[in-house]
Amino acid sequence: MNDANPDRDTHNGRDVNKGRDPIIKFDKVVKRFGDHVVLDELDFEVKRGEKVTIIGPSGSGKSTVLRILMTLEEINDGVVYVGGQPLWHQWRREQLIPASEQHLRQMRSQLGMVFQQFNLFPHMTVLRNLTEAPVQVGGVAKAEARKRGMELLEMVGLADQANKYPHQLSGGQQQRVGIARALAMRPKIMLFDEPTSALDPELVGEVLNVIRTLADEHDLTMLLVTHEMHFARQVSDRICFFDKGRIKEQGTPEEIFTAPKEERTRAFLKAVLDPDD
Ligand SMILES: Nc1ncnc2c1ncn2[C@@H]1O[C@H](COP(=O)(O)OP(=O)(O)OP(=O)(O)O)[C@@H](O)[C@H]1O
Repeated sequence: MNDANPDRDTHNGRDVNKGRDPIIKFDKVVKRFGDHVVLDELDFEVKRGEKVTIIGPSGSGKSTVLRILMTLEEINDGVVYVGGQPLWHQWRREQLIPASEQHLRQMRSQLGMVFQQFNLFPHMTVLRNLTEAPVQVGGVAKAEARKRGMELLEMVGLADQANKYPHQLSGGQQQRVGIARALAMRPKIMLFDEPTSALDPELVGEVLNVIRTLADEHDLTMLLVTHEMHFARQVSDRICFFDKGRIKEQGTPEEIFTAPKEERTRAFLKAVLDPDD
């Protein structure tokens, strides 16, 4: 299946697609590193409120998609749209021209990203990690940012750790702070780049639980890259299998995990789900 049916009903109990425009759209996007083509005229869409997981072999371009959206990587060709606006371009006299720094900053503020390595500020308390960007970049009053920060810490179950420093927390707790921090700027879209792969196995569950709650209780758009297939199956409305910088196959978790159509998808899933076979 190459395109999600826009009138599909529900998945995981959520009405995800009905009548909604794509909030993310990659239109024939090319990304190269030197001669290495990482995204090969990629067409890809995520609808407003949809939870989409990208899976695929190492090097297939999964993280690059997230990094492009976060404006951490430029594109070589094509157009990326966020909320209907070009991300890496601006309109001038009906022509697309390269985006200004100001445009990039404004577009970026619609997205929050959770990184594999947490990326917390080590010299700031947990609460300050959450208030810094809203106060310094978003112009939010300190008291308001602290109130919102405490609400987010409450949500990820860490309100009692507000005055600690990151190194005093476990990896799982640090990543829960990472999630709260990404939410602090009130993004419309949350990106997760292998959020549990740097964690000891016993700490994975607490982080996945927080992400699952976010997915179930909020109308956020979520785009995830994860190797946790069981989790991907539970949390996603749609799974995209990437291979060599393109979408090889996409569909509901049921379609992808129980009846993949492409041989490449079958082989990949077999390798990750039954590694000892
Ligand atoms: N800054 C860079 N310079 C050169 N090559 C890069 C750079 N970033 C990524 N690449 C290459 O681009 C390809 C795609 O990388 P990407 O991180 O998107 O893959 P991925 O599908 O997320 O893989 P993994 O599952 O291993 O994280 C890889 O071959 C990688 O080596």
